[in-house]
Amino acid sequence: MKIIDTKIIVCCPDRNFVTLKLITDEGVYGIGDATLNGRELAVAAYLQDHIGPCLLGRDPGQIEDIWQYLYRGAYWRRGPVTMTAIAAVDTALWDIKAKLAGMPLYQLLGGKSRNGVMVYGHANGTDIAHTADEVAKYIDMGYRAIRAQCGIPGLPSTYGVSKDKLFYEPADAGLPAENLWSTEKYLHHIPKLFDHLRDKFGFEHHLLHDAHHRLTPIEAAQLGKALEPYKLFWLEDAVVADNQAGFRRIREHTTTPLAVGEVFNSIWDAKQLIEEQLIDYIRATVTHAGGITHLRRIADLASLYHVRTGCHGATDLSPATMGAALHFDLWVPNFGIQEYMRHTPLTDEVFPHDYSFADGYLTPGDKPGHGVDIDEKLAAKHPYKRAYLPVNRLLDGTMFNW
Ligand SMILES: O=C(O)C(=O)C[C@H](O)[C@H](O)CO
Ligand SMILES: [Mg+2]
Repeated sequence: MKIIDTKIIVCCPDRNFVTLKLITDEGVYGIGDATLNGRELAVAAYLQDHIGPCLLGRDPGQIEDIWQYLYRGAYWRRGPVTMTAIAAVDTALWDIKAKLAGMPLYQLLGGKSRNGVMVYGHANGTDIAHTADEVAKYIDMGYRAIRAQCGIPGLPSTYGVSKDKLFYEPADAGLPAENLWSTEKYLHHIPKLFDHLRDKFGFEHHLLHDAHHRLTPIEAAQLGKALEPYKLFWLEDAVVADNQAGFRRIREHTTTPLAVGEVFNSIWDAKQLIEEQLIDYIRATVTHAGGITHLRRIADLASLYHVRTGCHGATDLSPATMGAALHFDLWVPNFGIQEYMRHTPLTDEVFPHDYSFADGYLTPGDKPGHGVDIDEKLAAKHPYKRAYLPVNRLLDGTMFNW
């Protein structure tokens, strides 16, 4: 069996997605997500111009060999563009293998370790009362775990708060929006949010929060300590993790569980964090971390150090990533939770999928493969539109992390 064609489909059914379709000479094909929010066309070109020609004629069954060939063969290792492109190929190859076996992908990984995948949804509001109303809606929908984000008094906007509720998408058409940030105002406000939520809803539901890379280790330690009475499931991306040792400082001061890794693209980004048990949850997922083949390696390392998975699942990861991640989640022994930001009905229509939500859990379905396809005709009606994530400045104009 041979790979005979690589199609790269770039479309914008309410937001941009890059999808790889690998076609074999026996008619079986695989689908992989190659979306890198705000840098979509770089990955599309990498696949089209540099990877596609190297795949033609190869045996799609040799997943590991192809992974090593693309990783070692590039000479230039790692990086989000390379690893997203490799991930798309890897996901499509696992899809082909599982389709040929006539099995859902989780069976090839080792079978089910659980009946369903616990997910968390995103509640956000302009102020504390509004956020509480949104949390109530997620509880009514059956969620067992809810991420809560809230507007900060004195800041015109902040990460995670938008007018769209189920389909929150921070990338905007045009050039990057400029947001303003004040750590002092944020640190003052967020404990009040969780105090109110626990007061109103009790402790039955898991609550999570994303600081989106904006604190220093000692500021994160202060926040973690202040949030301890509210028993968060996790505090996410408290600090930029380029310097992995920085997380030691947070750990010295707080027992609030820590999650990080949605921007990681390789095991090397997380090695120290995992081996020194500086985090509790690793957020890497299929599309940005080299596919199922590499994510499995990260999860196996994590399993030795009591670190559990919490795969990124924002709307900029296409349903093809969500499908593949759910098969992974159903198998992975050290599973923690899966993020689930819903896609719009139009995105769902472009990517017909087998996964479904009930009672706070997602299940991947039992179709052979990862269960996600692309309707190319419909995709063609929604062409790419340039869009960027926002940038952030401090109140005095200094460029900061978004
Ligand atoms: O889902 C999350 O936790 C995020 O932080 C979402 C990111 O901002 C988003 O994926 C960026 O493209
Ligand atoms: Mg995040």
